[in-house]
Amino acid sequence: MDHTEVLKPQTLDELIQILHDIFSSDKVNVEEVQNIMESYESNPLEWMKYAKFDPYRYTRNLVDEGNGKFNLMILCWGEGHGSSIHDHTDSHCFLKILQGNLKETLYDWPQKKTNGKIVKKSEGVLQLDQCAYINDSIGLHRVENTSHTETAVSLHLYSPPFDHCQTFDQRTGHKNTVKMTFWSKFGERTPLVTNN
Ligand SMILES: N[C@@H](CS(=O)O)C(=O)O
Ligand SMILES: [Fe+2]
Repeated sequence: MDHTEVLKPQTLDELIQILHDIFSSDKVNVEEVQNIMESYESNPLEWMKYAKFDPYRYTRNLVDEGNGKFNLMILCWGEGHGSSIHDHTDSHCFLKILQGNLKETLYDWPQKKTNGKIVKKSEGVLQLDQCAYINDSIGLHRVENTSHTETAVSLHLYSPPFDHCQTFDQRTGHKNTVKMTFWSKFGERTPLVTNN
């Protein structure tokens, strides 16, 4: 059923319920997911229990495991925090702003003709409630909170879920596989010993 197209989620819980419905079918309609995520109006009271910051780098906080079909998480970006250039492990990636702004820079994959050097394609600043989308065929990206005074919070949906990605050195194109961890799960700080 495509009723989801016109349904505006009134709360984060409602958004999660709609996402469960959408992803229970095998085909993902990227535009539909993007529209639904965009139409939820961020209400900090609904997500603050997941928003846990670290002074040194952005945190990843698991909100929902989407019946195994997707991972929904809240990322908290302190002033000046950013990710390195990375891919998304053949998954769909939706990124919605819940607070502040984030700069997204898109890059091509490393190419022989540029000696591995990674070429920047475009950049843009994502505003409150906007939802961006990327996958590996679109390219690589880096996300940054460029503000020196404001934190930023974003809601990410990855389908299928993944726990590692590749990061790239812009000048050489050299890549590293990195394991991605959760700072918290379902509002509880992840124990340091298990770390996931
Ligand atoms: N894809 C990154 C966040 S971002 O920079 O898009 C992550 O899941 O940690
Ligand atoms: Fe990303």
